[in-house]
Amino acid sequence: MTDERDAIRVGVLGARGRMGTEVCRAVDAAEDLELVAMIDQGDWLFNASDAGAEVVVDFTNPDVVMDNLHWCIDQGISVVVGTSGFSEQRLERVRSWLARKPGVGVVIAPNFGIGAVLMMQFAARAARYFESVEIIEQHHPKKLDAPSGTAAHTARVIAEARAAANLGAMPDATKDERPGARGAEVDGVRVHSVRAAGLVAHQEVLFGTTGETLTIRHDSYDRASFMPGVLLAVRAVRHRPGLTVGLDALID
Ligand SMILES: NC(=O)C1=CN([C@@H]2O[C@H](COP(=O)(O)OP(=O)(O)OC[C@H]3O[C@@H](n4cnc5c(N)ncnc54)[C@H](OP(=O)(O)O)[C@@H]3O)[C@@H](O)[C@H]2O)C=CC1
Ligand SMILES: O=C(O)C1=N[C@H](C(=O)O)C[C@H](O)C1
Repeated sequence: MTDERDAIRVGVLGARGRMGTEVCRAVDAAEDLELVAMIDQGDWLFNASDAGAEVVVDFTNPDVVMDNLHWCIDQGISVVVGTSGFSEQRLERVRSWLARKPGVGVVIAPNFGIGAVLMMQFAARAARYFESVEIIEQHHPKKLDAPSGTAAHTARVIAEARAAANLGAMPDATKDERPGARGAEVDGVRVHSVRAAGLVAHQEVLFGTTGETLTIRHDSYDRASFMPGVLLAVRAVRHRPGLTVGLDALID
């Protein structure tokens, strides 16, 4: 049994949200973790530092996550971030804040589902072999942002793999297009966002070349699917100073 004094003290931001509620439950159930602060809209961030949080988990929204992160890093608190909306410019800002706090770790993961991490890895591996690729992401209708962070990250790793393989533009003769019909272009990859009641979080990556297609699909049917990844990051983040993007380095 873990002595209470050895348990990692964890605060959760967005604690009353869909993910936050699940994270609080998972942290509470883990013997080696202690839930010391549950913070949501309108609550004081200092509740986390006053409670002695060593790690803060953020599942809020893209409009507020940067301020939360900046505050935690300033306080010397390591952070696990699931909130979406991280562009390369945002990641660079986080790196610059961390440069002034060398002991602090931040893990930002576009998706904590182990299957989703593998889907992105498989997509990156397949990318060099196919002329065409498009991403179809499907989510619950309460999601605030489109395309999803997972789709944006997948597009980024596919674009990197295509560039490394010297693949040119994808074939597409479309001349006459209603706005949005061909999806959003993210790093040169078309992303189609579906929102429908009953969905949780789903993504297909559709590759095509002469005479064949390859579809890589991942489905999260329940937010419990994200919890092993979140807890893995909570346990690891204090031992990984600086910024870690994605769970890849942690699951290996
Ligand atoms: N990386 C991953 O694996 C996953 C990432 N996500 C991402 O996590 C984020 C949250 O998703 P979800 O839980 O569905 O969203 P919810 O809207 O259910 O939860 C967000 C919560 O944060 C609260 N909140 C808003 N502003 C603040 C603030 N400044 N401080 C503290 N709390 C605040 C909200 O309050 P109010 O409602 O009053 O605004 C709400 O309770 C999204 O960006 C989503 O894309 C989701 C699932 C998995
Ligand atoms: O809002 C969600 O629900 C999810 N958000 C993340 C994203 O934007 O990719 C992760 C997962 O898809 C669920």
